Amino acid sequence: MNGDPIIDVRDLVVGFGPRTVLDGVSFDVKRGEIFGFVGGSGSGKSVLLRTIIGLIPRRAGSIEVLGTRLDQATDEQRQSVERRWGVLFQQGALFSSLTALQNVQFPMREYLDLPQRLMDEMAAAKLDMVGFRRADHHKMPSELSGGMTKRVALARALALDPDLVFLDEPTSGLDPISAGDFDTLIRTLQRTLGLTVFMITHDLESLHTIADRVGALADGRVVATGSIADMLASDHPWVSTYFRGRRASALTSRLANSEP
Ligand SMILES: Nc1ncnc2c1ncn2[C@@H]1O[C@H](COP(=O)(O)OP(=O)(O)OP(=O)(O)O)[C@@H](O)[C@H]1O
Repeated sequence: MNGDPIIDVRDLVVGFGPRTVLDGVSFDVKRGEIFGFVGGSGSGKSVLLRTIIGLIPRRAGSIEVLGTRLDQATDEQRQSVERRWGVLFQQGALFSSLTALQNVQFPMREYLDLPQRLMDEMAAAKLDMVGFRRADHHKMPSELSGGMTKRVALARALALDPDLVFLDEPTSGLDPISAGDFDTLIRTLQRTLGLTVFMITHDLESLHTIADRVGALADGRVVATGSIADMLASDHPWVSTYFRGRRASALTSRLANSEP
């Protein structure tokens, strides 16, 4: 981890009609880290992710990703940055009329000009990487379990060998064992591929086990950033309730007891 910022967001304001959802959000994500983003339901985490990747317009502030100011970029500059990130949306968001393999190929078709056989091999290799069985490659999304859907969505996010991945609630809807397996997969891929990861989550266990740093969103702003220890020391009411509340204490003692 060499510490230069891969995402740098300053004073970001985003709203819908009269409602301001993000009211001066600032934070950065450093190269090679897993940055976990938390916040109450409806606090604007998904809006933030969607604004960074250009799906929602901002009202003010700057967004720099992979060294490019996206709020000032030409279409061409934006496309060349987009080509270097992958996104796993909440619920996976697979194309329902495409097989698992075809879903992973989708970004390859969009950005690369390669023979079909090569794309078949590349997509199969991505699915292998996320532990998705070859026997299931030609299944339709409706035939996949929640955990399988997340794996295909992750393989699709990795299709173009990105430097950066955005994960929106990667473990939501998974049982605790599958969620733990998925956390391990994210950590392993991040280390082996040298990825930077921006991850929105409600999952305290994910934050404890894989996040290098955490950011907390409340009242339209980032009210705390740092390690879990920094979160535990924060006196912001939402942050302290979340990280020091009853669920958090139960988890902390379970993790402490499971240590070798
Ligand atoms: N396209 C939109 N038009 C109007 N309001 C929107 C739109 N998208 C999001 N919002 C509002 O912005 C607020 C933040 O939504 P967002 O989905 O970012 O919350 P969140 O923090 O991701 O919540 P959760 O943890 O429940 O997924 C909500 O009040 C939501 O209703």
